[in-house]
Amino acid sequence: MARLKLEHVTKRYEDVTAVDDMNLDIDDGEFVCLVGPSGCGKSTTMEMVAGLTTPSGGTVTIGDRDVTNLPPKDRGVAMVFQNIALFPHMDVYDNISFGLRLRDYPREEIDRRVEHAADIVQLEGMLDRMPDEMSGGQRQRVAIARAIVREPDVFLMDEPLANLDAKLRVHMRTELQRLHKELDTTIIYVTHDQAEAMTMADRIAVLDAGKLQQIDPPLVCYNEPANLFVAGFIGSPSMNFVDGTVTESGLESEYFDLEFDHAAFQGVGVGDAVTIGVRPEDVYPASEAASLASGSRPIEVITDVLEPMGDEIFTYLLMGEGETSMAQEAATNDQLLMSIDPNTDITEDQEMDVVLDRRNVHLFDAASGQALTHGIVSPPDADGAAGSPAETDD
Ligand SMILES: Nc1ncnc2c1ncn2[C@@H]1O[C@H](COP(=O)(O)OP(=O)(O)OP(=O)(O)O)[C@@H](O)[C@H]1O
Repeated sequence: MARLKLEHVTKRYEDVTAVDDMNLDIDDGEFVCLVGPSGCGKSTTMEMVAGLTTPSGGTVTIGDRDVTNLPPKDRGVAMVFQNIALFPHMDVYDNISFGLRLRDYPREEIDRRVEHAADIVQLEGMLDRMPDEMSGGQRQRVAIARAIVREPDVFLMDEPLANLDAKLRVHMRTELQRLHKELDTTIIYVTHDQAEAMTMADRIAVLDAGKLQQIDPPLVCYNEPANLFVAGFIGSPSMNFVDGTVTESGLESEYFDLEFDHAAFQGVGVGDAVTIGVRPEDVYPASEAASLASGSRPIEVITDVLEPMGDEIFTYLLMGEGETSMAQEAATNDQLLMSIDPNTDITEDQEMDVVLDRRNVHLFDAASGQALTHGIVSPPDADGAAGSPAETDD
């Protein structure tokens, strides 16, 4: 295992900058997930670490070695890809040991490593099976074992579970966490699956258009997104975003106001255009969360589409003359998405008042998209004491 550093790493392809001045400092034994929309540069980043693509600029360091110009085989990294390419005519033992045999490792050493790897991925007893006698999950474990026997300093995994069905993915997720714990090795893992990133990663690196937007533990990315991009990307369904303006008494938007002392936040001034961000689980029916309503006029809404999900109901709320938009799309200025308890008595086309949990209301600079604050405190209460965060009713 080893520390991995990318310093000012850039990759240009003619008119595309696939990776733009990337700085990453990944600790020994850390599990980092790279996430971001299609084409944001995740695979290119991995390829530059693996040595499959040469950076246009910057340096890649593994441990204390500058590997920027080393061939893949000398870097001490092993990759596991989405498309498992096992040799169909070889049994599991031969598949796992292929790379070692190619390098003429002594037989006893090969046996020792294969047994150890098979033990870790729980394939003992299956070493003489052929690939077509195994399930998709078992084949993926063979691919992982093939990486383990190389005893790499760094594992690179590019959507290794993408081709597996939903149930198997969840199972393999647990296996990978166990693997990480046992090997105590550095893992860089690309995924499109937020649940994978949230549950497995020590830190999530969020990329957009080749640029690193934020690298932080999963809950920090979720609760304290650095900017509008991260706020909209992390979390499903997405955060609600509403345009607003800072006023003397707080902020106003087309359909609601929130009172707060803007002087409490650096970089926020009267007249500033802001984007108000609030997650669906921080929107409550006013009747259920009376204490949250203090200091803010309830928002009058009409319920639109309801999506019962089993453990919650996603409820699309129209503010003012809001028009129905596609369900699951990020909410617009006229629409709020609320996630509520499945036992709540609610119907479509119902008029109701909702309130926001201001402790979890985010403000972003509308122009730059940078976060200004996460959570806005209550206004002074009747006694003039500084307000403390409101208590929820639940
Ligand atoms: N060999 C190449 N030649 C030209 N452009 C490339 C090449 N490889 C990647 N790109 C471009 O670089 C950008 C980043 O691609 P990359 O494959 O790293 O994205 P990604 O985040 O892994 O995407 P996905 O999630 O779809 O796999 C894209 O715009 C892509 O079209």
